[in-house]
Order: sequence, then structure tokens, then C-alpha cells
Amino acid sequence: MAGFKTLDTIGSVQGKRVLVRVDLNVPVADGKVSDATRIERVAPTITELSDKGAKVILLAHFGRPKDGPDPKLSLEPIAKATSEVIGRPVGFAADCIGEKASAAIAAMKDGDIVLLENTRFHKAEEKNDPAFTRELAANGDLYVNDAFSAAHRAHTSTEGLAQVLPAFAGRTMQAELEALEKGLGNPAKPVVAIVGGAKISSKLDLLMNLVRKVDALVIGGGMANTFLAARGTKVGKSLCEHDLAQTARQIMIEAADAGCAIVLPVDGVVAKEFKANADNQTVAIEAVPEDGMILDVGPKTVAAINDWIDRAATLVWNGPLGAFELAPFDAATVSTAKHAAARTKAGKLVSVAGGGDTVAALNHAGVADDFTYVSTAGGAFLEWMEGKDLPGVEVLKA
Ligand SMILES: Nc1ncnc2c1ncn2[C@@H]1O[C@H](COP(=O)(O)OP(=O)(O)O)[C@@H](O)[C@H]1O
Ligand SMILES: O=C(OP(=O)(O)O)[C@H](O)COP(=O)(O)O
Repeated sequence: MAGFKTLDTIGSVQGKRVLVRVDLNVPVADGKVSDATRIERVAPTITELSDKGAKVILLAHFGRPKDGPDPKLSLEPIAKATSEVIGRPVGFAADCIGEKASAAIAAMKDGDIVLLENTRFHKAEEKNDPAFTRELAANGDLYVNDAFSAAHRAHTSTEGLAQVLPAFAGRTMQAELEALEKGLGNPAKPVVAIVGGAKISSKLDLLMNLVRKVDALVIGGGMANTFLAARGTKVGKSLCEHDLAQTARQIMIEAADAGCAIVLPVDGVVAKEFKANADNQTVAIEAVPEDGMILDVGPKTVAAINDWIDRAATLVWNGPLGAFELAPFDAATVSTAKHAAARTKAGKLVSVAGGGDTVAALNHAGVADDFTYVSTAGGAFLEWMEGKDLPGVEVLKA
């Protein structure tokens, strides 16, 4: 791959301690991994290094811990899930630095694999703090980044380590960049983007540039509510970041200036509780009750989105249109996914979708294999699409 050092140029790893950044931020339901795609995608890098005699030390984050260690966000169960996917033992150390980490690493034999606890249990990780970088780096001889889906974060484990250790792109990092370049490097127009999901504050800003790259931006899921509220539509108790209304308004102005259509829900499926099979009703978007939450976009919105898909030559999609983990609030996401998959199979659409939950949603709809390309990345993929340099990718350039 041009400009990057990859596993093809890493040389002998026999007996070396290789710190491998992976994205194990996988969807979990009732304590079980509900979609293992991200683990499956990093498996080739892990097994290749292990087969070549490296001590494979996995670094990953899980969720967004607010105040240090949080048992609910421990990676320990994910070590077991990783072991099941790759079919070999994966040890676990209860901290990513300090004695727990160094003792676990000292006990490793060549070819062993150990996962260190959630890097975000240390606030210094997200600050890319040099002292923390030195502590993490002390456990490795080489660094491999296989977490394209976290490459938009300039954190110690995604960026800092590459500054202080010989650094290489893993197989998935390499494959993601090559596939995105191939599918979207010069996209056929019209390009339609669907952005939904729940990570409003971390994805809203990038829409400001995205509207200059696409012909239509369909906004669904939790993301839509902030836009609806910004234009004065009452969204009741829906997930909504009211303090970002001004940014949402600015994005709508930028879109108008760029000639990008903004497509917002015209109806919604509303419930009073965030749980499966909660009593629900479909209402016009102007009629959301004060005590109701929009948990899915409604059928009229789905029809409008599918019309846009019919007009598109290229579709990019991150973020489910509703709370797809909870029936029946998966209906819009499933219907739209099936529609895009059918157009792709018919040779009428290039469809690229990504994101931990988006991939889970496409698998739930049974159509992930019918998309042109499914990335493990959501935010990173959109930032790549936006034309931004990703810190975790840039630092790997030779
Ligand atoms: N209307 C909604 N209200 C609350 N949560 C929603 C809504 N629509 C989607 N979601 C949630 O968004 C989450 C996925 O968002 P996000 O993390 O941004 O996607 P991805 O992981 O694909 O990038 C899912 O857990 C889903 O339940
Ligand atoms: O799940 C992720 O991103 P995504 O939800 O955009 O797909 C990545 O693991 C990054 O997580 P973060 O958005 O908490 O930094």
C-alpha cells in the first residue's frame, strides 16, 4: 500500500512484543457479543503475527468510560469472545499499564496473545499524554494499528504509540483504506449519504463538510432529532442534543449553499419506554407527544428514503435509522437496508456502509453481504469521506 509500512515490511517478529491496536468496541446485548464482525476483521492480523512467533499484545477501548475504570466497560468478556472467534487462547490483563500489564506480558511465550484492559480507563489515553504513551510503549518492541474504525481519534493507542515505536498498518487497516479508495475514491453521482445513530455530538461537526461531498444527506435515528428541534419541531423526550441546535442550523445553511438536499423524517414511531415491544404509535413528525420518544422513522419517511436510494448512483451509510436492537423499532433500518441491497445486487447502486452498530443492523437485516463494501468504521469512515486526514492513518505514513 503506497505510503504505508505494512506487515509485509515488518521483518521478523519472532520473540518480539508487538502492541496491536484493534477495535473491539463491539455491540453487546445481555452480556454477550451480538455482532462479532469487528473481531472477525482483526483476526487475520492477530493470527498472522502469532503464527510468526510474536507476543501479540492487544490494545483496545470499549465504550466511553467517564471517570476511570468502570466494570461494565471491562474488556474481559471480549477477550473470551476474541478467543472463540480466532480459535486460540487469548489471555487478559486487568490493566493496560503498570504491574498487572507487565506481569502478564513477562509470562507470555512466543505466539501467545494477551488483551490488555480498556485503554480508556486511563484519562491520559484520550489526551494522547506523552507520559502515558511512554508507559504503554514500554510493553512493546513494535506497534501495529489495525483499528481503522478508531483512526479518527488522536489518542495514545491510536496515534501516540506510532510516534515512539516502529509502526505498521495491520491487514484490516490496509484492506479498509484500499476498499474505500476503490469504492468511493471517485464516486459516481448522485451520491446519497444516510447518517443516523446516536453519536450526535461526535458526528455532527463532520456533516458540515459532508454536505459539500454528497448530493443528498438523509438524516435519521437519534441524529435527526437535533435537526428537527433546531428547526422548531417538538421532539418530546427523544434523544436530542438541544445545545447543538445552532450547529444543526448552520449545517442546513451550508447544505443549501452547496446544493445538497437535507432529508429529515416526516413521520416517526413513538413510544414512552426505551424497550423492546414497548407500546408505540406512528405519528406525523409535527405530532410527537410531549412524553413520547421517536424510536424509529415512520413508513412515509422510509418511502422517501427509498426514493432517494433509487435516484442514487452511490450510497454511503452510517448509523441506524432507529433503535434497531429493539423490535419493532428495527423496521425502517431493515426495510431501507433491504432496498439498498436489492439495488446493489441489480447493479444499479454502489453501496458502502459502516459503523459497529450499522454493520450489526445490516447483519440483522440479512443483507451485509449484498452491499458493495461494509466497513467496520462509522465516524472514521465519514471523516475519510469528508476528506479529512485521520490521525491514526497519517502517523503510519512512511
Ligand atoms: N431514534 C433513536 N433514539 C435512540 N437511539 C437511537 C435512535 N436511532 C438509533 N439509535 C441508536 O443508535 C445506536 C447506533 O449509533 P452509532 O453508534 O452512532 O452507530 P455506529 O456504531 O453504526 O456508528 C444504536 O444503538 C441505536 O439504538
Ligand atoms: O465504535 C466506534 O465508532 P463508530 O460508532 O463511529 O462506528 C469506534 O470504536 C470509535 O469509538 P468512539 O466514537 O467512542 O471513539
